[in-house]
Amino acid sequence: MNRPAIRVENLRKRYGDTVAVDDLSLRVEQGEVLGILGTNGAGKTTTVELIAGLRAPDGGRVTVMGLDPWRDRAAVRQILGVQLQEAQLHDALTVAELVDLYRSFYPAPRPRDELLELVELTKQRDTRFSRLSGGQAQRLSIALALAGRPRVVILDELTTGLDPRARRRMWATVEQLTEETVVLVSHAMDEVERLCDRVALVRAGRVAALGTPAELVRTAGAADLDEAFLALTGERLGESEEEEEAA
Ligand SMILES: Nc1ncnc2c1ncn2[C@@H]1O[C@H](COP(=O)(O)OP(=O)(O)OP(=O)(O)O)[C@@H](O)[C@H]1O
Repeated sequence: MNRPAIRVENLRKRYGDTVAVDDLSLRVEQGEVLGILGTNGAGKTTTVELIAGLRAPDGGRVTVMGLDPWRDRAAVRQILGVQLQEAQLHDALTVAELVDLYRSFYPAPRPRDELLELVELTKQRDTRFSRLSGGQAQRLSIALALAGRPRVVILDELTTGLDPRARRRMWATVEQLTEETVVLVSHAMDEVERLCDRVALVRAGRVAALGTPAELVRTAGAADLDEAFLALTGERLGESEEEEEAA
């Protein structure tokens, strides 16, 4: 079997008294799209930040294509592209300028026109970042994550807050990433069902179950992935803490 693209073993991270990631283990095979699905606060973002080398773990181990993302940060940055929630970008720069800025970080970047076409922003090339719609800004953040031809791409909550049409366009963009290994953080069941080969159900900083959507449904003896999530994690997806508080 090929070396996995990402190996996470017994990973731990806490913030003060809050345990965000608690003994989390998983493997992502090369070329697959792995979904990380969980309710608010389950530890998804912390997990991908640890995989990306943006934080140091308190315990356990992560490798990305055999490299340690914290110790070998410079090398990992060359093979990993990250799109994080609510990227902060310079408002006054245009789409083309931002794409060129990110391309300048890499020795053999993807051509600018190819990136713009991939995320359907060719017409917005001269539009300033501050004037983009939510969906356009999200698509730009994917283009920036792909600028260096990464072999591994992390996409965090890429469609949260978008309208149905913008979500479908975003999915079409992700479906074009056939060469790359993709980790997709989500709390939307329809999204992971459509895009992911396998899904890790994360609860309280641990992987509660991992498999293809069909395997998870079968294991849980459920009718669909929504029901499987409830059976395997004891939580209902889509009910955020805020929604529960409001109810
Ligand atoms: N920088 C931080 N400082 C303190 N606590 C944090 C920090 N980041 C996250 N946490 C806490 O760690 C836990 C896991 O958060 P994390 O953002 O990883 O979860 P998540 O599954 O990505 O949630 P969401 O879907 O809301 O983004 C939560 O209890 C959160 O409040």
